[in-house]
Amino acid sequence: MGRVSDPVNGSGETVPDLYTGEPPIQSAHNTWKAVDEDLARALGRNVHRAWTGQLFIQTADAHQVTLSAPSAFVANKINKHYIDTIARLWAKHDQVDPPRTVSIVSGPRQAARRAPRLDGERPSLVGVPGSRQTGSGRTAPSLLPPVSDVARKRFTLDNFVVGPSNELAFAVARQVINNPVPQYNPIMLHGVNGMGKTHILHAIEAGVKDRDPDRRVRFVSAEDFVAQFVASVRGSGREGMSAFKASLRDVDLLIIDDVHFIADKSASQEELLHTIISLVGAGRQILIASDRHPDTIEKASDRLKSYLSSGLVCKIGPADYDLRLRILDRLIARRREQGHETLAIPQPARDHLAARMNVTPRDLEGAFNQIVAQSQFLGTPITLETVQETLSDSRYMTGQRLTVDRIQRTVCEAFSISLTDMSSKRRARAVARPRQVAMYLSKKLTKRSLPDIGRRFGGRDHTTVMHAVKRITQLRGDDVTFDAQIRAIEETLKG
Ligand SMILES: Nc1ncnc2c1ncn2[C@@H]1O[C@H](COP(=O)(O)OP(=O)(O)OP(=O)(O)O)[C@@H](O)[C@H]1O
Repeated sequence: MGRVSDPVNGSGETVPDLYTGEPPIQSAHNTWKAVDEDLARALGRNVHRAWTGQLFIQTADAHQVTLSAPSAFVANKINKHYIDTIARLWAKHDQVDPPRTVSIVSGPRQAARRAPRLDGERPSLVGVPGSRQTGSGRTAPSLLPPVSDVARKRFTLDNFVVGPSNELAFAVARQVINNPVPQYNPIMLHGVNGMGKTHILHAIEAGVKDRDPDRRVRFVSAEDFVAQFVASVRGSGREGMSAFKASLRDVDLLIIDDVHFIADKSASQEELLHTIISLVGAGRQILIASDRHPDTIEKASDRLKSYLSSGLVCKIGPADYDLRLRILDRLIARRREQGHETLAIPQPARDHLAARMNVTPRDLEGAFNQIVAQSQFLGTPITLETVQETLSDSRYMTGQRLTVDRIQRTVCEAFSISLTDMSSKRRARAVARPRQVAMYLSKKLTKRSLPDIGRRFGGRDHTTVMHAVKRITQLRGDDVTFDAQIRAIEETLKG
């Protein structure tokens, strides 16, 4: 396990996390403990011991955590190969909302001390949600339930705001909760990151358990599925494998999140396929989420794709302005319930937030947290001007996230082709036309030059991109149906 360093935040900051009420360094240690365990599973104990297991927490504040490696060599290796996994796991476990960003640096190891005890020597947390008074009169954070319980309480159907883009998913969730006999099986939920898939899945899990405690529910991320599968293949012989299979199949409802993660792992894919076949055959519900339509999960076998699409495929689309506004209202209400009763965001500031943050509910939440934190810590009111100032930070600017890659993925999803087709030499109309659409949109919606765009489509010449732009412009003028289709894609991209 990774070591813990001096529990004092490097910057001396002792501002508590808004969400957990814990000082940043303490919650960073708690999060790291869970991440560290997952890392060992995901990467294998040997790799973990050799690299990521050497990391220790150097500094942490409400927004960022710095992990330190004992040498530049180890830090480089981790930054090159394992940073994505660490960031993903950190986002999964962090009790701070939105999750803090993680960076890896190298530095001399500090004397490894234990994280501070929960019962004393803590900075004052007066007025922070989740804090409590100790017998000595000192304020200490409440003993929090494990993060998964926190998530479960938060990700309920009551907290899910419904609009045209997610009403089907919401209806499906209620149907699964209320009806133990599968109507559609498997159910596949897809939508780009941050749209609320995990929220719905947790809500279903909690809803089913509440309604019928005897219904056996298992929630597993695809990452854990792979880790447990690999461990059972490597480690514990036939018994281990049977236990693994039983843990997934002796259930009434199996929920698997982020299934695209499995795509390039052929043995895990095969196991997933058999799990689906077995559960569907036994009349048990299986619910799967992915960031893309099953047909566009690259490297997934045709058989797996066809099984994933064989029940109900349900998309969560981008939230429109009205939905974003209502999500914002829900966030404000939740904060007030958590004890921040004086929280006030004037309507023009709300409108501005909802109008500008047309990316995903997660981005909206991130901006909201940032604005509230700033106002709380600086003791200043939230106004249209402070919101405008925060949103002028490039991270929150609309359109900055419109990358060629995102355009390609969205177009692939719209036309049900694979991402590799975007750069392939295939000239069949079914592939060439979407490719031209993606080139056209890249030119129209990003600041990339024609040669640059061409390079991102399998090294094509700028004249090919020019031709695509002309062709699609012409087709939009000639064919209203095609024009409407492109407009819909643009709207998806702009939110
Ligand atoms: N309709 C909604 N109402 C309220 N909150 C929402 C809604 N949609 C998303 N959110 C919130 O946005 C955040 C991101 O949602 P979630 O993690 O479920 O996205 P996701 O689609 O699973 O993303 P990823 O693919 O990255 O895992 C969560 O905090 C969730 O509660």
